[in-house]
Parts: sequence; structure tokens; C-alpha cells
Amino acid sequence: MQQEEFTVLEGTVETIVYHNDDSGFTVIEVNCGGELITAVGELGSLGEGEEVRLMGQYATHASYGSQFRAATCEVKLPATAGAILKYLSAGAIKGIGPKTARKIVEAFGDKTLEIIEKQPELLSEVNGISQSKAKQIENDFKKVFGIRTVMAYLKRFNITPYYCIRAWKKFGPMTIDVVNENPFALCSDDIGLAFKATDEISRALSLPTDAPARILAGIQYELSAANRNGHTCMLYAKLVERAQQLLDVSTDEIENVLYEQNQAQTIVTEQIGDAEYVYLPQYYDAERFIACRLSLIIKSIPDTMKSYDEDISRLEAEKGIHYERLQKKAIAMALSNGITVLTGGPGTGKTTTIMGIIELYKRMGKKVLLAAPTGRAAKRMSELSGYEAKTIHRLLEVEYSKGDQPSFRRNSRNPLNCDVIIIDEFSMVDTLLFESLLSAVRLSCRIVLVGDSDQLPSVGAGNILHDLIQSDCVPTVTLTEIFRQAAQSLIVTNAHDIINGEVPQIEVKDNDFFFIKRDLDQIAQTVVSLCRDRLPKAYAYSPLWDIQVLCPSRQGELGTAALNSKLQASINPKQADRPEVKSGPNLFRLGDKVMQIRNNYDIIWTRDDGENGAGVFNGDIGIIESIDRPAQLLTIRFDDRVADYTFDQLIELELAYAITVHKSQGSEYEAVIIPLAKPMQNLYYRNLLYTAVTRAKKLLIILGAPETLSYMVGNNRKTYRYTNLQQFITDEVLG
Ligand SMILES: Nc1ncnc2c1ncn2[C@@H]1O[C@H](COP(=O)(O)OP(=O)(O)OP(=O)(O)O)[C@@H](O)[C@H]1O
Repeated sequence: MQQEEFTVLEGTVETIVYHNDDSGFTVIEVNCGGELITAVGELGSLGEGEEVRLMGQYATHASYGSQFRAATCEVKLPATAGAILKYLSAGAIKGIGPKTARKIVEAFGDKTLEIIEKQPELLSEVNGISQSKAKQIENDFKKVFGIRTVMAYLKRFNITPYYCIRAWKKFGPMTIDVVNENPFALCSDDIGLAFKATDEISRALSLPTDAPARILAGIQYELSAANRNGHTCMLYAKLVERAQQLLDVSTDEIENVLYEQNQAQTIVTEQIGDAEYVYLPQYYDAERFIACRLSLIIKSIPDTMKSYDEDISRLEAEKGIHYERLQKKAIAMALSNGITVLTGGPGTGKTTTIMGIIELYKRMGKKVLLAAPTGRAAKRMSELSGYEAKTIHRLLEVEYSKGDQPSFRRNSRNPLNCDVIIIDEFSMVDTLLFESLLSAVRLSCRIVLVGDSDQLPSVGAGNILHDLIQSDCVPTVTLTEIFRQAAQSLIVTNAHDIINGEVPQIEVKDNDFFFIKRDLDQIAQTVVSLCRDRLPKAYAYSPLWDIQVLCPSRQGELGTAALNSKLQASINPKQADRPEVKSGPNLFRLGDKVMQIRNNYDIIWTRDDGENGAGVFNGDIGIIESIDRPAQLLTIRFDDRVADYTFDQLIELELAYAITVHKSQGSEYEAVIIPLAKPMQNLYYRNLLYTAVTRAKKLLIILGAPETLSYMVGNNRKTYRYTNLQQFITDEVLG
């Protein structure tokens, strides 16, 4: 088609007649001054009410008659109140449905879009739009228009909208230039496109395979993968081997890039002890910082040798309690040392000891802060201690997302105002979070870290509790006695047996720990009937709130994926009045129990008391309260908070009737059901079983074969994590 033959057609999109997501082929009706003209072409994703400027030709189609065939399509924002109303009502901006659209357009008329763009705060003057909702609309508006161009460009490389949005968030208007120059920028942690996908773009753009940018991306990709698997670093030799397989370039080329990037401080390579390690700088810096800071704390607050015996005895008399020897030792240590680690299994008196520490510090007039890594753990700490406990993120006043990592308002320039800080469930704290925590406390602040070192390590990279204890430099007390009350519970005593390598008692029928012998093909059905009928009937447990199925694995017939479909179908079946939405392999239905599967610091929530905040975290579980298809919004209640998800955020959710043991860390449930399949060596091991069992408060049911249980208890595979924190601490403290 010659340029001079083009005709220009301008008007408002009246109707989207057809749109093919894969090819972008679209048929629209354009309102050109009252006349409706059908236009076709690869027009990208358009919204009804949008003003378009099409260039192309009129042609006659054998079946459909006269049509305008567009070669190019420019989108302009709708200008008149009517067009804007149509545009917004059609769901162009997530969070605005037809009703809200009408209210906004009635208030601002032709200027509506200008107001959304330039003075979005005025939106909250419209009845029914809160400040947080106004903020959300502003963000969506910016996003919709910016990413449209990016999506159109990246579509040719089969990049889905999800990654386009993340790329746009990171690079904004520079996105296309960045991709053309270095497509590997898309596999950074905060965008997360797989290396292979970026490599394909690189190939399509005919970029050289031995380009240093490609090799660096491959190295970073391998290191990030190691971080996601819990390691803070990799052995140099292992990294080179992995990168070589991934990139198919010579070892020399990889080593050259490693050398140069080490010089440029983009990557850290260092000989530590007998081996050479490679780090992404943030993990190296974090481990070095933690070690240095701990050493300063350990050295700068000398043990006063003051005896706290009298204070503890007085407290015992007042509270009518007798602390056992190690509890007294822990209290005294926490009162005299800059940092103390308190560890022990279930029922060994950790919480009781924390209470003693808080009480005595309060009597000295000290300001004590309590925190835990998850909302549930913090809530439990509050309930048990009677003092407010916050999540560590909340305590540090998480602010905004910088890539995938949070930023905290409490930091070295603005430290927490307290004399003592006590962290519970410390086994769940990862390297980066501990670095942030230590940055935000003054050197004079006393730190007490409490956790069970036999639990699975943190989801994020690092093995902090283990490394601190193993360094032998951080004052530590391990509680071992199981107290009488706790000793009556088979959940508690069996958990101790398991961690000691002894097969638990499974014959007792009148306690809180049950083993139901079942053949493999009967287990799923029994899990369903326990959740739906038997436990609600016998104990009045809610299948949504009280019962949690914990699986070693995601895969297989007894993995979370398969069990969730079965449990959803029986607990929350398809019904005419229950809207549904599909996202990837998942189908979400009103009333479903769901779990957030990655940290998202942007999702805005409202607490029941009206407080607003941002951030939903990996492992948070909630119930779907509404699904609004026109507005493409899904609302989830997480305990006392409610958060809105746009449909494109649903890939961060999974059904949560059944979750993996790894995801259950730090949470407790009234009743836990553990279905055991045929043992897979990787996932059927002692610490995992122990973690699962200790999640149950009142009732635990294990289903499967006794041999599988014995196998797990006997499999003492340790979750090995590559970190050098232990070494760094020893060097700093003793060196
Ligand atoms: N010195 C003590 N004398 C008598 N009972 C105690 C003592 N210390 C703790 N207990 C009791 O033992 C039980 C377990 O204690 P606590 O909750 O402090 O342990 P925990 O280690 O925090 O357990 P979990 O990790 O399971 O929460 C509680 O009922 C508590 O009241």
C-alpha cells in the first residue's frame, strides 16, 4: 500500500466487535461524527470510547461489505464526557466500573481524564471513592497508557502482559530502548522473565551470543536461582559449570566476565576459607554487614556480670511460677547481653521465658518492642504476651517497592525508638530482612532472637538462626525440658520424638495426634471427607479457617495442586451465584481460600478500623470476598484486612485449601491434615515432617502408610544452604 493512497479516519471506538489476543486482529465500529464505520486491522488492544486515528483504505469484503482496512492506528484519549463515560464504563481502567465511572464523569465532565492524570487527589471528593482508591485509579491510569506501547512492541517476542507491566514499572518510557539494547535487562529479579525468553529476544534482534551483557545475565540468572533456592552465594566452580551449560560459551569467556564484573563490583567473587564463592553484591554486603554489626554489639555491651537472681526470684514469687534452670539463664543473659538467641522445640517454655524478659525490662523502665516475621506469628505473640507485637515489616515501616525488595522508613538514619527488641519465630527471618532489622536498631538496643532451629529455614535466602548458633559467638540458650502441660499433648511429644529420630506413637486413639492408615488411592478422598464433613461435624471446625491440609509437595496426586481442585470442588463447588475467574491454571471462585505466593509491596489494603497500608506477603492466606468482572477486580479478606487485586495480579495467588509445608512456616492452625504419598527423597525428610507436625494447635491427622512415616523420620537430610555468615561472624568477633 502506498503512503499517498492512505485515507485518515478519525472517530470514537463505539464497539469492539472482535479481538484476537494472539494476532491482535481487531474489528471495531468507529463513530465518525454520527456515522458508524467498520474498521479492521491489527489494531492492538483498544477500549470502547477511545478516540482513534486510523490510516488505511476502504475496501469491500465479500461477506461483510464495505470496511475500512487500517494499516496504522493511533489512540487518542476520549475527549468528551460521553466518550469518557463509555470508555471508563467499559472497564478501561481497573477499579472503575460503570457506577463509579458515572459518578466521576458527572463530577468532572470533559476534564475527567485530565483530573485522573494531573490531580488524582480530587477523585476522593467523589462520594464513594476513598483516598486509597483514588491512588489506585491514578496508578492504573498511568500504567494503562504507558504499558500499551510496550505491550504492542514486546508482543512480537511473545512476551505476556505480566512481564510488560513489570518492565514498564522498572524502565518506564525507556522500556523499548532498554530491550533493544540489552534484552537481558528483563530477567532481573524484579521483572523475572526467564533467561531463555530474553535469550530468544536477543536472537531475534541478532545480538551476539558471546556479548558480555548476555554472559553477565546468565551468571546473574544462576545466582538469582541459587538465592531463590535459599543460598546467599554459589561455589565459583559450580557457578562457572552452570553458566557454561546455560550459555554455551567457553569457560574462559565466563571467567573473564566474572573477573571484570568483580572489578566493577557488579558481582563479588572471594576466597573464603578453603573455597572461592560468588555472590550478588546485595547478599555479600548483607552478610558482611550482619557479621560486623553483631560483632560490635557483642563487644560493645560487655556482660556486666550483675546477678539478676533476686529480680528473677521476686518475679517468680509474684507470678507463682518456677522457671527451670535454663529459663533463668536465658532471662539473665537477655538482661545482660547485647544480643541473645533463645531456641528450643515446642512446649519448652520459650514464650514463658520471653514474658519474664519483657516483665523485668519493663520494671527497669525500658521500652520493649515485639515483632515476628509473619502477621500470624505476630498476632500469636500479641495474644500470648498481652503486649502489642507487629510484623517486622510493619515495625520497620515498609515504604515502597524498589524492585522486588522493600524499602523501610526505619533504617540507620531513622532508627527505632526502643531499648529492647524481641523477635519471635526467628527461624523465618532471611538475610536481607535481618540486615534491614539490624540497620534500624541502635547499637545500644538489646536484641533477643527467639525461634526453633529445627524448623525449616527461611523462605528467603540465608540460614540466619542456624548460622548465629553455629558461630558459637552469639550468646545462646537452648531450652530442652518439655513442660507438664505441653507434655500431655502427643503433638508436642511426638514432634520431639520425630526431631530426635524416633518414630512417633501412632497407636494412641484418644489424644490430639492421629495416624490414619490408608492406601494411596484412598487418601485424597479421606482428606476431602475430613475437611468437608467429619472434622466440622465432630469439632465444629470451619473448613476454611480452622483446618489446613499440609503437603510435602506441590506435584502428584497428593500434591497441593491436585488436592486443591478436589477440595475446592467439594468445599466451595460451582454455583450460579458464585462468580469465577480463571488465571493460568487456577480457577478462583467467590468464597475460595487463597494464598499470596510472592511478596508484593504494592497491593493496597484497608484494615477494618479504616487504616490503609500496602503489602501482601508470601504465605498470607485469605478468602475471596468479591469478584467484580466488569471492573476486573477481586477482593480478598486477610484476617482483619481487605485488599483489591486486579485480574492481572491473580498469578500471584493460589488456592490454599492445601498448601506446602514450606509455605506453612510460622503459622499455626487448629487442625492440620498431612497426606503422605510415596516417599520422594527430596521432600520426605525429618525436618519437613517436624515443621508440619508443629503447625497443629489442637488436632493433627497424618494419612498414609506407617512405612512412609518411618521413612521420613529416618531421612535426616539437612537443608544445606550455601552462606558464609557463620565464618564472617567468627572472623569479626574472634579476628
Ligand atoms: N517454668 C515453667 N513451669 C511450669 N510450666 C511452664 C514453665 N514454662 C513454661 N510452662 C508451660 O509449658 C507450656 C509451654 O510453654 P511455652 O508456651 O512458653 O513454650 P514454647 O516453647 O513457647 O512453646 P511453643 O513453641 O509450642 O509455642 C505452657 O503451658 C507453659 O505455661
